[in-house]
Amino acid sequence: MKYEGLDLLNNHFFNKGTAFTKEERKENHIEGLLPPFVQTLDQQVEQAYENYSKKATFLDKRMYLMDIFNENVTLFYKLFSEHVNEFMPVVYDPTIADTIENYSHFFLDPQNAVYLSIDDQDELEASLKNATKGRDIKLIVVTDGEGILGIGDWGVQGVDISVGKLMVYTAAAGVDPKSVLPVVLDVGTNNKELLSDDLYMGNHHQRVTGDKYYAFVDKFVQTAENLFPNMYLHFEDFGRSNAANILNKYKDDILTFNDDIQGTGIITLAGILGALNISKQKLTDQVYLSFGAGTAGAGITKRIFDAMVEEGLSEEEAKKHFYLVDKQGLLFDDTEGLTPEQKPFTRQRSEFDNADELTNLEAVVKAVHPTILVGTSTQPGTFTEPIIKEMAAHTERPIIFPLSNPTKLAEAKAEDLLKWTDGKALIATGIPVDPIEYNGVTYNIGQANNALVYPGLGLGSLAVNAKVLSDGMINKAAHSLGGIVDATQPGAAVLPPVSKLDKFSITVAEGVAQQAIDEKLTSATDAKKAVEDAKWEPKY
Ligand SMILES: NC(=O)c1ccc[n+]([C@@H]2O[C@H](COP(=O)([O-])OP(=O)(O)OC[C@H]3O[C@@H](n4cnc5c(N)ncnc54)[C@H](O)[C@@H]3O)[C@@H](O)[C@H]2O)c1
Ligand SMILES: O=C(O)C[C@H](O)C(=O)O
Ligand SMILES: [Mn+2]
Repeated sequence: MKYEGLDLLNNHFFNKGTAFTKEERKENHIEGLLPPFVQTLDQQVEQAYENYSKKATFLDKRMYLMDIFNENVTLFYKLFSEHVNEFMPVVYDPTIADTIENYSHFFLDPQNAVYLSIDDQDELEASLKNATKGRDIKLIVVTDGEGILGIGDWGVQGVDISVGKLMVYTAAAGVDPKSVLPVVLDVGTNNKELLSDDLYMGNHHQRVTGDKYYAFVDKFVQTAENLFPNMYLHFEDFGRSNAANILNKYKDDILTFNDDIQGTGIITLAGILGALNISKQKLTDQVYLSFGAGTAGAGITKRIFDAMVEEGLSEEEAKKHFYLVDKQGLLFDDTEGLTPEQKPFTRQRSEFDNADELTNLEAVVKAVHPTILVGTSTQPGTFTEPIIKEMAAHTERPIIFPLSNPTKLAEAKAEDLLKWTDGKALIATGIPVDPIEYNGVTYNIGQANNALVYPGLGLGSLAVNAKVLSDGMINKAAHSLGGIVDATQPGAAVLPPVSKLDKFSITVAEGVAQQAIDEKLTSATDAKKAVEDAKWEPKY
């Protein structure tokens, strides 16, 4: 499609702003609509960064960046790519949590998102077409807003997680921003604060559940698949009772990915492998404790379990290495309210003399002596000093990952974990943490956030047009992050730094693409070339 005049200046995919040359201004009938001096993209970046730096808070900085995105996508991504480390916490988690909580009050621009209402299902197809006119959509991030990070149900306001995740896909892996679509399924909300807010922009009713809900999700999936064949469909922040059901329903037929289950599983396995590389221990010798065994917790557990089986343990042997703790305490086979994903990893009461006392994390840590403790509980401060000291008393290098997001929900602060273990803990957090000085050593803290892997995984799968996302491709992604950190350095991080996100996303993409080729899930033959060809770059 060819745009000119104000239509061109108002189209953020094609707008170059002050970088339109004299000839382009004439040709497109925008002469006189911009100041005469023609800027380069680098000058625009310099100017925008200067303004960005003057904003006082992360929220102000994010809003400023969103204005740039809304005006000029190329400039936004060039700027982002030059300041990845600095911008990640502003564009994405944790600042995105504030914009989601206040979406209806801050509302500025839909940012290319499509809002699909369960009350207007006859408009669904037209809405998808309206949102994408003339664009070839390859990648959708969809949420229903029920389980946003650890902050719960934010209804239609959850759309910002779809917007933010897609921005990271492009900044990290170079997915073409014209080929992506953020989607929110508005099925209502159970958030009382939103329901009683006149300015709330979503459907003012309780969530629709059960068959009606699943039929709506299916209508969306089938319509999107029809309109955009071979797209990569990324599900984000669905509620605990739906996330795994939806993934299981579609994963064998279409190119589908659940970030909270699979993405988090990959990055946590990668972090654990990085930690074991530092401690020189074996995965199959570890005792794993999942605290908060919901969507992410159970997804991670399954991934670590699969890795133990790949390393030679029988399924029966591998299961003995896992303990799940949720609201009920240690999960036993007779515990009420188990989810299907928890059931394979429950224990028997007969294994313990004091089974009835194992109702809290501290008692369980005392009883099972975990060597790995992963928190996805949404409960801040629950990795307390006595618990961590008890854990450290029974293992040389405790692996401790407080992964709950955003910052205010983390199970512990990295600094405290180092202090309580005298620098022995091998740590990764869900949100970025600055390096920590402790006893003369600088500790770099890895960020176990799925953002470190989902961009590469998506680009790799799309580059070769893979039929489905296989376990092999997922496993390959987890093993692609090794070897980047120098494990011999004191205070080395368990994962590579976010500052290298763009580089290692390509490593992940190439590995995943190669795996798809090896598994005959594509007709492509050259993984490296396919990834190179698929990669978009911000330039005029
Ligand atoms: N770092 C990452 O990449 C990443 C990825 C996904 C999720 N997360 C974080 O993990 C957290 C959980 O997300 P989710 O999607 O799995 O949510 P979820 O609701 O599916 O799971 C949370 C689980 O914690 C349990 N829980 C609640 N209170 C508890 C308590 N007091 N003690 C023990 N367990 C308790 C819940 O019963 C539930 O099973 C969120 O904070 C999210 O931000 C991080
Ligand atoms: O969004 C994030 O920062 C990671 C993860 O998907 C989450 O739900 O917390
Ligand atoms: Mn998520």
